[in-house]
Amino acid sequence: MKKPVKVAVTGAAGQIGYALLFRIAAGDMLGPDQPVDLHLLEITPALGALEGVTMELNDCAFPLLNKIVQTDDPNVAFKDCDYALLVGAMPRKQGMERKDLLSANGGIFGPQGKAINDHASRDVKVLVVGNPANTNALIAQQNAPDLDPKCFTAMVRLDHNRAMSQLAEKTGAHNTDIKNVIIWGNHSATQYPDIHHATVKGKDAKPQVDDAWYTDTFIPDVQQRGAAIIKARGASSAASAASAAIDHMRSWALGTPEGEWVSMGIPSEGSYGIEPGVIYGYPCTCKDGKYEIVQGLEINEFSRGKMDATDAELREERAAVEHLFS
Ligand SMILES: NC(=O)c1ccc[n+]([C@@H]2O[C@H](COP(=O)([O-])OP(=O)(O)OC[C@H]3O[C@@H](n4cnc5c(N)ncnc54)[C@H](O)[C@@H]3O)[C@@H](O)[C@H]2O)c1
Ligand SMILES: O=C(O)C[C@H](O)C(=O)O
Repeated sequence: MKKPVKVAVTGAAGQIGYALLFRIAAGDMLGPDQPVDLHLLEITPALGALEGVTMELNDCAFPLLNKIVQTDDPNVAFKDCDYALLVGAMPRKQGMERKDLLSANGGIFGPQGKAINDHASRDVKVLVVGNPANTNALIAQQNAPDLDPKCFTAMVRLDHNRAMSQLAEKTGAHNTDIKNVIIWGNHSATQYPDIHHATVKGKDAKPQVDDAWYTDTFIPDVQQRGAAIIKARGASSAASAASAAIDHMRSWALGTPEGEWVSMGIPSEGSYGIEPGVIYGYPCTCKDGKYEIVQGLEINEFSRGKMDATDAELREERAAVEHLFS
């Protein structure tokens, strides 16, 4: 049996936390031979609820669950952690955009970034889920000057999975027949779900759907799927968000299959003409615990416009939170 790794999860008593922790403990994220210590962070008033979640985790008698730490102190939660899933943040309500949460949530991620900087493993893998995820990831990263900036990522995998599912439904294929969709940019209504490089059953996807469906149905539906869930459920997505977080971390830790990529929000170094520094959704392959951007994809004029629009929004969000950088 391998040595246990430490996985920190914030907002552990929340909706997503409840759908996430049991799957991590069951081995869905890091594999069936990897024991885990769970470090669960909550705000002080939620520690009672967190105790209840911990009781349930214990009651599952998971073979891979080695130890649980419950705390309201980020310095304890992130101590020596190898993985950190930053979920704890307020969700939006109907009628809001995710960036409307910046003033409520932005302040959470500076102190957490600093605690990660001071206490986590030097090659910690951080995934920010709390919205607006890309810019919150940037705030955390900017408060962790001693760590490689590439340790900090944001979740666009839910959008990626939504795009796969919608393309599968349209083409009468199964999700497993869909490869290499891309979510470029922000986890927001400006994200660009791109199928120009995707395949369905090994054949180019784009010629298999009509242009009007792509531009007038597929793109807006993927962009607005979060809002549609809030409208239908009366609460933002939780189980699908947790599942995407598991997928993101599993790909990063265990790798992507040969010839396939996934979408990850990662720090731009200028690839594809994107503003350096912003946390931008890119197609990535993963190997040996590292991710790399898929380079050299042809970008047509339509895609260029959409990629630049979501870049512009991320630059605006960055300008609004620069005072939270250390
Ligand atoms: N990136 C994505 O694709 C995606 C998808 C779904 C939801 N989200 C976002 O994830 C976040 C969480 O959603 P949820 O439905 O679980 O919300 P929730 O309100 O059910 O749970 C949030 C939890 O975070 C806790 N929390 C608040 N501040 C904290 C802090 N400083 N430290 C630790 N814990 C803290 C709260 O006490 C609460 O238990 C929201 O911001 C939501 O918008 C992102
Ligand atoms: O839409 C939201 O606010 C929640 C989440 O970001 C989602 O995409 O489902």
